[in-house]
Amino acid sequence: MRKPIIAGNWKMYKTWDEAIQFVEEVADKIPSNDKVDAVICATALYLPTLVQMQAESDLAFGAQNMHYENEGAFTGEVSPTQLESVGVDYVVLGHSERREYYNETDEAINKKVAAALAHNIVPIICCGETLEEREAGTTEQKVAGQIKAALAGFDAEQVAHMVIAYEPIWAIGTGKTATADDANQVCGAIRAVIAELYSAETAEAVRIQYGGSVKPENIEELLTKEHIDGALVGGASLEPASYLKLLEAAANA
Ligand SMILES: O=C(CO)COP(=O)(O)O
Repeated sequence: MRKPIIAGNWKMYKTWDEAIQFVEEVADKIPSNDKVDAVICATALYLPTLVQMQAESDLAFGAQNMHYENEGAFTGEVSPTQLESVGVDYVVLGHSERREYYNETDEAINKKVAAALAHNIVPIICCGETLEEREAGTTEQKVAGQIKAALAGFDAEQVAHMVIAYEPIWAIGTGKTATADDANQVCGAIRAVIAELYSAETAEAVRIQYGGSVKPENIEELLTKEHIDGALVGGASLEPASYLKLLEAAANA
């Protein structure tokens, strides 16, 4: 069985004091990482301190984006070398907000995945369709294209350790969740793409999260589904109580 992974994506929320208070509040309540991988993806600005604060705990941290070059004249960017040097374990890549507002392309995401692996950072690779694409019936085609592009050039062993997040764009921050069955169907289609590109074993190993208005009220049902191995959570990861409920649901799934 695949270990569930719950990743909070704080996006551009929380002041420094709020971030510290959150981590202090959840610190001794994180379920064991035998049962669930608990991750918080915070602004890069806070990551070194948060990582140090939690060095002994089962709470891991991720960045929300990074450049694919190790260093260089890229004003305002954060590199994989820098993230690795402060002990960051995960990075969210290709989030729909980055694709939409910062023109992130499939090619750039593919380079970022390579950079993450080269620095021992687990990539959480996001994909998902717009409402128009869903209504036009092209969801699986869109998501398959994004996944094939992101994974181009990697071998089965590398892919088996990646995390994929299926986030339908129309469900992000809207309160509209895909039904658990619809989410499972697309996560299953992603797994089928990986089986076709690599092998059935690789597809069985890779963890696929659902994201989009995940809350304590709907997490349990989502996690009963065969192909859903966790969640990438925005709004409901901002409050300690709701984040902990998500972790508990995953630890008991
Ligand atoms: O974009 C998301 C996580 O990356 C989902 O955000 P919400 O959980 O706020 O819908």
